[in-house]
Amino acid sequence: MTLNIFDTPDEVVDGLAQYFVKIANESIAAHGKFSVALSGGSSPKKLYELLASTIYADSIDWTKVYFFFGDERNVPQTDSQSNYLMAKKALFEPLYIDAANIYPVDTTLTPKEAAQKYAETIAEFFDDDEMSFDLVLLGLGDNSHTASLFPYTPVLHDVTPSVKEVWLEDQQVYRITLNAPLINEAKNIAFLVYGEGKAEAVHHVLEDDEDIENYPAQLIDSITGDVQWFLDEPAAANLEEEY
Ligand SMILES: O=C1O[C@H](COP(=O)(O)O)[C@@H](O)[C@H](O)[C@H]1O
Repeated sequence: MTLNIFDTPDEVVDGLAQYFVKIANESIAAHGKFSVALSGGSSPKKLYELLASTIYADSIDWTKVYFFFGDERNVPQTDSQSNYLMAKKALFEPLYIDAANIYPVDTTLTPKEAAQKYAETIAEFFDDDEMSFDLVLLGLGDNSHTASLFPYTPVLHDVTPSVKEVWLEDQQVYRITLNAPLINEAKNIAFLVYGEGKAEAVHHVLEDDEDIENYPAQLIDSITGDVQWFLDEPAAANLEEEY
């Protein structure tokens, strides 16, 4: 695990953008393409907009980039809650990404069918190779969830790589998520976390004793690669150790 701590959210996002460009270009040089699972929610929008800006747009051959989603809300792709819609507006449209390079979750299906189909889609993409994304981007909820691995949900106990539907009792909604074993197959994993509202969760996940029911992001631990945390000072404020 590596912690990268910056003063401001803009600096965090720029640090992660540079890391994204580096991993993308190394992956393309090594095996001709770059597969990335995007995070959703509010934090990554700034990252996607920066990658699509004139600062970084020409730094990557986007025709060789294949986009997946680490999690998705069970809503139509036109819904304001859709992770796909956010990425489409912030990243895909500004960069004119070919639809063939984008793998959204099919939310017209039932949640269970959507999850099963997405697992098949990922398996087909990797063909006979391991289902190992070059990069998985993640966020951290203030309740210590990541992707849609929420506290006290059955998916936390999965032991084989897959995609699952997750019922959120308090919100009465389904989400679809890569499970932790699949995320952990990734060659590289990066968390983007900023804002003081995340400080308690960052402390719990990184420094508390293992308690995956309450702090599901503790499940994330790349098997072969590295886990990079990109934090701003307020999000890192409750860390007790020196990093
Ligand atoms: O719901 C979600 O939240 C987490 C954290 O999101 P944020 O809005 O607090 O930054 C994110 O990792 C996940 O992809 C998203 O669907």
